Amino acid sequence: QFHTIKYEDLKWDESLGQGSFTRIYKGYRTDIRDGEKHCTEVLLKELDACHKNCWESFFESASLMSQISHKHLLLVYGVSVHGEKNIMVQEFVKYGALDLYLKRGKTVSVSWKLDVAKQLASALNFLEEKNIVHGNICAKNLLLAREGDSSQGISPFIKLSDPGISLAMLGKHVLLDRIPWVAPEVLISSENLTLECDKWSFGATVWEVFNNGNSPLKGYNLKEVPKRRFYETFQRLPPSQWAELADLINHCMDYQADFRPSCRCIIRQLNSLITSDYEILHSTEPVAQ
Ligand SMILES: N#Cc1ccc(Nc2nc(N)cc(-n3ccc(CO)n3)n2)cc1
Repeated sequence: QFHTIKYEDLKWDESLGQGSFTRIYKGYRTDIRDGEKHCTEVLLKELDACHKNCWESFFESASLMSQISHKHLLLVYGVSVHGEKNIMVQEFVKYGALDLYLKRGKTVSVSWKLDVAKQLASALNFLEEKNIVHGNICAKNLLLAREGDSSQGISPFIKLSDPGISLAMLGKHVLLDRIPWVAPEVLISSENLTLECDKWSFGATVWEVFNNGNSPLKGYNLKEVPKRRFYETFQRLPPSQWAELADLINHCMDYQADFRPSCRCIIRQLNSLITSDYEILHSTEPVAQ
């Protein structure tokens, strides 16, 4: 299952914002190991008080992440329960969520973005080999552990966060909010949540990274055009000028789940993308209309 951590071993520091159903805080965890007292910097993810099967799913997500270990998967130390409070204790990842990092206008190179895509693909490949569905791949669930420095050729380092409350538990409106990350078939029924759904989300996430964290469906967020129409009319995200990248994204976001590429195929295609000529020709991506 997972490790339970004593509430009194935790100390809260500043609030770092909130996800859906959760609030996150910087914090510290003291624990005694081989007779020494250690104080570790942690991320405390508090689940909003909600009905029972919500926290079961929250803990399922924590136990999923603590049962497997991979360099690009977030380390979850355990969970702590204190009265109404359910807290997931995670390793503190230095630069936080990638969507906010990109939105803060940090200019990053094309090869920086490609490194992020490759690292996410290797995390997904690891999950695919273990037949584990993540279910919530998106830039806000990618955490930046190392900024990297394009000029020094130091690559970034990302960690995939826990999936949070499973899609099966979420209401329709939350699923609609996850368009275009959630695969179309999952909108029809969460029973359709398979490994292929993570490929679709991967495509949407790569699009996000190459569009500096811009929201993929600006025009659709308005009321008159419900986001559902995007799927009902088999729309695609605005294509990157980099044809090979646009092809990979569209191949991952195929409306036919079994036409989506395997992770090995995704990795092969990413490795075959030559940044050099592209980087010289187009330094910026088109902003989504
Ligand atoms: N300013 C700032 C700042 C904020 C957060 C971190 N660190 C961190 N560590 C984690 N383990 C998880 C997260 N998350 C952030 C969103 C989510 C939603 O999933 N997680 N952030 C570092 C700096």
